[in-house]
Amino acid sequence: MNPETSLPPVTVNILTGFLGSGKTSLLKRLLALPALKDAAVLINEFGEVGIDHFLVEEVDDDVVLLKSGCICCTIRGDLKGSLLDLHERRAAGRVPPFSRLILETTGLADPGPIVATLVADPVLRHQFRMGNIVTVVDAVNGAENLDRFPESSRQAAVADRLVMSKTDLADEETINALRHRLAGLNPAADILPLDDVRIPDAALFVSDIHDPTARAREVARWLAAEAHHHDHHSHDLNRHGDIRAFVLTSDAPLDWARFGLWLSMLLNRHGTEVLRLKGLLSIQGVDTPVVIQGVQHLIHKPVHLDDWPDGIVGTRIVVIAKGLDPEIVRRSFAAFVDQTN
Ligand SMILES: Nc1nc2c(ncn2[C@@H]2O[C@H](COP(=O)(O)OP(=O)(O)OP(=O)(O)O)[C@@H](O)[C@H]2O)c(=O)[nH]1
Repeated sequence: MNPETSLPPVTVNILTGFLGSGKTSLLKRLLALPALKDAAVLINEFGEVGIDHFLVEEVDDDVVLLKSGCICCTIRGDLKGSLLDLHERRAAGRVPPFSRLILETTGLADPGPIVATLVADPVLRHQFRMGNIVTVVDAVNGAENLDRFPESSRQAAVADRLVMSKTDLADEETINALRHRLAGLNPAADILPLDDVRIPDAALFVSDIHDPTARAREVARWLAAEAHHHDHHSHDLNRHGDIRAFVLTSDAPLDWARFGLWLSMLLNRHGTEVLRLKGLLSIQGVDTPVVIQGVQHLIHKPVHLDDWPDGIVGTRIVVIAKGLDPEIVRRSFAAFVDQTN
């Protein structure tokens, strides 16, 4: 048997955040956790990370083993090449059998194309699968970065978890204002201050949408966060620059084929504007809900939940989009739903 085909796919977590936001500090802290013992880390430069004191053994020119057991490597050439190289080493037993890969991006990266590489590449998609995207936002400079740098907003908008760093250096008012702003920009993400006691166990990376026990809880959380945001804030707070979050709802079950067609058309036309899409679907003829997740024009494989999360019935889709009028999407979705019934 080909050893490569017998290996389960590696979950990839993207760790992103603007320049100097505190990605490496968070990574160092997380790598000390037993839960991340079997993680590999892919970063741009060892120098930037300053992991020297973690380092025990050099496996190869660009791969080291950390004291914690984690594998750490630099991105050599392109991302795809580095991922395939790492996969080959794993399959050949040349590095410990890691099951998770943490990819720390540069501060100016747009995570969208990274996700696209992982999900759309015909070879990589069988060996890797997307886990949570974690974005670090600095409590001191975060608001200004969001104002000035589109990369910063995009990093925040695509996140599954937003970690606020440097809360020890900012006053409460600043922290609350930033939290409020991030909740508007990305209501589907959990926002955690770095000094939150939950962080070491919060499984920032570990509890992801592919984990069956975490799935239902996670979906309920996105939807509750969006509903709360709608109930408590004026519509305009959901709008930052031209990035907005909005929800599409339908109480009547959808026709799966027609919905697929509608979504393909939406993403075909507006794929670059849709930064993130997460939803729970009620499908005709299926009792249990289906979860869909997408980043830009890519939709991950739909996942069936065993039960409806507490208090939620019917289709609820959270869309985070840049430069796209929510009314156009709502109207098109409503027209589609009307035609279904
Ligand atoms: N006081 C305080 N300092 C922090 C915190 N998080 C990070 N820092 C400091 O902020 C600086 C930048 O942190 P890094 O972890 O290197 O940030 P980064 O996002 O990896 O930086 P780049 O890779 O250069 O983009 C360092 O001096 C850290 O010690 C925090 O929560 N509180």
